[in-house]
Amino acid sequence: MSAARGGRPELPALERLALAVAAQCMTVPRHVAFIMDGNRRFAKQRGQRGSQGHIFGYTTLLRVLEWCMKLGVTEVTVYAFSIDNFKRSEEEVATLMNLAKEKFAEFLKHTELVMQNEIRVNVLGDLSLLPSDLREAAEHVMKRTRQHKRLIFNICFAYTSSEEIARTVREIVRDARAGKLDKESISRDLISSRMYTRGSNPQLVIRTSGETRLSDFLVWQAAYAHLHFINVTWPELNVWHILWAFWDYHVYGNRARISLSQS
Ligand SMILES: CC(C)=CCC/C(C)=C/CC/C(C)=C/COP(=O)(O)OP(=O)(O)O
Repeated sequence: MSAARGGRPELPALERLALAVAAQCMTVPRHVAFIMDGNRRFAKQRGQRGSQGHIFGYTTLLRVLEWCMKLGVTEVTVYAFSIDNFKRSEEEVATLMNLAKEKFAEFLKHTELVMQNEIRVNVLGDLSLLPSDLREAAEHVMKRTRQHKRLIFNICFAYTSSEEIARTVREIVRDARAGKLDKESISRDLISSRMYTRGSNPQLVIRTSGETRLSDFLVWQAAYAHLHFINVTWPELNVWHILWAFWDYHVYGNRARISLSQS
């Protein structure tokens, strides 16, 4: 453990080496998205409350960001709280809201991953659904990290893809009615640029816990993404799972991209 790293342990030498070799030898996706699934199952299997799983899940998230940076990824998007998650128990919703509020503030300490690595944090979703203190914390972290360039870190919170698409359509119709844009100019690129992700699509989407669905996450943006499913819960994810996912993308995702660019 190191105080300079905010208590985060150094990456073991073998992991550092494997990541460095992979970064040199593989076609690395620029933008990777994660569905961090299986937190509650992980906690319950260990006799703990399901909501405790999200605390373990947060530790995995920090590791994943470090691995991605070492691999040369420049944008990471995670599904942290869907609009449907508001239907979960009061205790679980409160745990996730408090965790997010605490971590958004912690991100801004100089020993933390975000500040040390110049990570730009975006919180994407319908922020009007959040309690005002969390919304303010989200807006503050976005403002304070806006100039950071090394990694874009999108946290989808109070997010679903269908809400994002509906919101985008509403905005476009409003602008067309107000004469701010010509109906004929409504194209795939224009719609993409109006999404929360502002035209950036992931090349690789990784979901843990064995489920093989998108669950209303980046449905528009993942149209051509390579999908990789891992049969362990999110807190159990390790660097070797990630390297395997990147290898899968290198071999199969890459092939899809080549055939797309030829068509
Ligand atoms: C500050 C910040 C960005 C925190 C993120 C913390 C984190 C990892 C959130 C994920 C929350 C979530 C609903 C996971 C899905 O697993 P699940 O609860 O559906 O698990 P299950 O499939 O076992 O029920």
